[in-house]
Amino acid sequence: APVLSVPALDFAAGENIAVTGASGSGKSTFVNVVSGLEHVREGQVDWSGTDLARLAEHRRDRWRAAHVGLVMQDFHLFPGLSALENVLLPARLASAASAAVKRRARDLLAGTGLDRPEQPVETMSRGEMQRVAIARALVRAPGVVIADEPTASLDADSGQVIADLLIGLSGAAGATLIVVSHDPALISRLPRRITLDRGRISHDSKAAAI
Ligand SMILES: Nc1ncnc2c1ncn2[C@@H]1O[C@H](COP(=O)(O)OP(=O)(O)OP(=O)(O)O)[C@@H](O)[C@H]1O
Repeated sequence: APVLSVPALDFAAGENIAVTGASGSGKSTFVNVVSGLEHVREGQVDWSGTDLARLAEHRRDRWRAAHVGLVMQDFHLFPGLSALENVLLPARLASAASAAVKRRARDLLAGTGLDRPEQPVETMSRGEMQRVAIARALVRAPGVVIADEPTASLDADSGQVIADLLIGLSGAAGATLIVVSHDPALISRLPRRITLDRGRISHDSKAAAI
């Protein structure tokens, strides 16, 4: 059986979605497929007319860098670089660190409540590291923000800050927000909930409401 089998699924622009499911249900595969990290064997992954299934890997990578902000459980920050440098690094690698992006990086960091953009990330708390990761995810104003267990390694207070920032900053940017999570406090704040079970969608609150 395929790891993931989804006959049809649509997201509205700007929608906020929680994806839940037991360990091994396919959540990571789902994240990898919708973000273009992993290729689908059959079907389409269509984002506003761009079908990721038809793009070669290097074009998928370029598309993802421009259109998807990723926030992972373990932050994926670069030690030795400051908060600001971490926020700007992916844009720099894509030759997209314009003056506007640099301004936006500072504004986003300030918006997360971090007041020392020059602080090396390895000296930060886990909650602060995740704020940097959120600022980085949003710096190129992506159409979609995808977070994989963004609060899993944080205490409840930090988790709430991260939920506020993810939802608030994605909403302000008009981005669609997809969050894979087991965290009831975070899930309860996302209006649409999708449950995966053995690679299939076993529940979709939107479909259920129709
Ligand atoms: N490339 C692959 N080839 C074969 N099996 C795979 C592959 N990728 C994932 N799987 C299997 O598919 C199932 C779903 O994996 P996936 O990592 O998406 O689950 P998950 O819901 O994210 O789990 P967890 O919450 O434990 O991380 C697992 O049983 C996994 O072993």
